[in-house]
Amino acid sequence: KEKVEITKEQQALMKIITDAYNRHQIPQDVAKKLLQDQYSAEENFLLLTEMATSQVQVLVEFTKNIPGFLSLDREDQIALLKGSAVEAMFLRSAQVFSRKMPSGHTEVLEERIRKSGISEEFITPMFNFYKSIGELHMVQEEQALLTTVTILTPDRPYVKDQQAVERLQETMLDVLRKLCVLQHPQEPQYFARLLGRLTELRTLSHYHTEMLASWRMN
Ligand SMILES: O=C(NC1CCCCC1)[C@H]([C@@H]1CCCCO1)n1c(-c2ccc(Cl)cc2)nc2cc(F)c(Cl)cc21
Repeated sequence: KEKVEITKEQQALMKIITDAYNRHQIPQDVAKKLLQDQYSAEENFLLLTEMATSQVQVLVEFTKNIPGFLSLDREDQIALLKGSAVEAMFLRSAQVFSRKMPSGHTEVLEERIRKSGISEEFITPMFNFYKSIGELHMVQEEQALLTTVTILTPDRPYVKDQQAVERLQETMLDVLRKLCVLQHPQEPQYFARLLGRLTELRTLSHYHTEMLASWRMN
C-alpha cells in the first residue's frame, strides 16, 4: 500500500488553480435569479446566452492562471479554449446545480430548468449528468482541477503540439489522482469515477448545438 503524498510543488500548483477557480465566479448568481423569478422560454434562452458568454470570459481569465498554459503555442491556447468552452459550461452548471442549498431550493431550480424551454429529449441526459456530478461531493480543489484537466485535453481539434498539452494535463492528473486518494480514502475507485464523468460530459456537450436549436420558444 504505497503512501500517497502531495509534494510542496503540487500543493502550490493546487492552491494557484483553486484560488483562480474561486476568483473567477460568474458575476451575478444565475441560480439566485432562477429561484427568484419564473422566466419565459425567450428570457431563459437570453439568460443562458448571457451566462455562457460571461462564462467564456471567465474561462479565458482562469486559464491564464494555469501554470504552463501561457507557455503553450498561442494558437493551441485558443484551440484548447474553443474545444473546452461548452464542456466547461456544462461542468460549471453541474457544480452550481449540486451546491448545497436550503431545502426545497434544488427542487425548484430543477423544475425551472426543466420548464425553461429545453427540448424534452435533452432534459434526462442533462440532469443525469448533474446528479452524477453531485453524487461525487467534490471539494473545491477537485472541481478546479477537473475543469483544468478538461481544458488541457490534447485531442481537441486543431491542436498542433499535442505532446506539450499532454505533459501539462499529466501534471494536473497526477495532483488530482493523489488528492482523490487523500480526500476519499474509503473509495479507491473515486479517481476513475471522476474521469468517467468527463466522458459523460463530452457526450452531453455533443447535444449542445441541438439543445439551442430546438429551444421551445412560445
Ligand atoms: O445559464 C445557465 N447555466 C450557466 C452557464 C454558465 C456557468 C453558470 C451556469 C443555464 C440556463 C439557466 C436558465 C435556464 C436554462 O439554463 N443552466 C443550464 C443549462 C446549460 C446549457 C444548456 Cl444548453 C441548458 C441548460 N443548466 C443549469 C443548471 C443550473 F443549476 C443553473 Cl443555476 C443554470 C443552468
